[in-house]
Amino acid sequence: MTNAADKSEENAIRAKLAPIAGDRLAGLRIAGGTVTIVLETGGMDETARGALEAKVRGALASTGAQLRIAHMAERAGSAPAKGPRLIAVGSGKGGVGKSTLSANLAVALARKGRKVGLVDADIYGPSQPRLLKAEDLKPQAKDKQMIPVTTPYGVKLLSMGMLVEPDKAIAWRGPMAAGALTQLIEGDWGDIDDLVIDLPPGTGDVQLTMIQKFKPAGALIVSTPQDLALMDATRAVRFFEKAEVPVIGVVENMAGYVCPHCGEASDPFGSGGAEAEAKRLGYPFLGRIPLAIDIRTASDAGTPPAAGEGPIADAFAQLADALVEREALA
Ligand SMILES: Nc1ncnc2c1ncn2[C@@H]1O[C@H](COP(=O)(O)OP(=O)(O)OP(=O)(O)O)[C@@H](O)[C@H]1O
Repeated sequence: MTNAADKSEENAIRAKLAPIAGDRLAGLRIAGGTVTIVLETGGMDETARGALEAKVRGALASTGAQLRIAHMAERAGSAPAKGPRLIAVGSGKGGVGKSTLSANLAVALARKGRKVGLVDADIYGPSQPRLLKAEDLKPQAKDKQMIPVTTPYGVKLLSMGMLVEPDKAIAWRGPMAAGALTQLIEGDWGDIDDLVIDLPPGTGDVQLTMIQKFKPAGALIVSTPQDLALMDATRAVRFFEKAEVPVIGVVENMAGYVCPHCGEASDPFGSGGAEAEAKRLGYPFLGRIPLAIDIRTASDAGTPPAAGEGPIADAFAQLADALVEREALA
């Protein structure tokens, strides 16, 4: 086929697609009998994307051409309404306190006057409803869009745990979890400044889908001081770098144990490891949260320490300051 023939075929296809795809048709290429179409589907949910693709296929069925359809999501609308900044909280592995940190960070940000939402994307153990005393709150839906619950700490919340029983969620395959996560992030968050996302631990499909689709303004990496956790944290840093999500910095959790009886501080997992690692990787070290029995008991009781007073609340407040001050994210 000549170029002129390609051009006229391209024009014919564009004319057919104009009433269906409008400005969502982001690219069209014809080569060797294959027509490649790029659809800009940012801000659309899974069903709407599927319906658009089906219409495009239907409109071109009579051409007999082989079709390849790709979706991309660059439109600003792919972020929640009015575009709060998305802060992803990640870790290379589970159990390092990522959920505890996300909850307390969200509360600390709210105490600074920010309007904050929190997405509990941890399919393997959605714990935010418990951490933020929201277990009895059920989200409503409006036109299939979920309306977050407002926790007693002023933080709005949507959790995977509100969509499915935790023991069932664990059997979800990647695409199902990614679809559910999209539903949470695209909830009706209203006018918020920050949307903190408590990611599932690790660097797998769900995390990848989420960051490719929503391009968070930044990622916070949580690590314990142990070598193994640090290796995993390094992997998480590399993962976000590859996805071009700016790494805001590294937070060390469970750093230094304060004995509840005598007040003596010790370092069961070593000390300063995360700070050294952050430095080595060239990212800010954002602070240290001690290993304290009070954090666990308060968290289990749904009273996040960041909502109280004292050195632990101060540590979370400092972390919130670092995020508020970070101009690049504003
Ligand atoms: N600084 C801390 N001091 C004491 N206990 C802590 C601290 N941080 C977290 N914990 C406790 O450690 C346990 C694991 O924390 P959390 O659920 O936040 O980790 P996680 O990284 O989100 O885990 P997962 O990703 O596997 O769900 C919880 O019981 C929590 O209360």
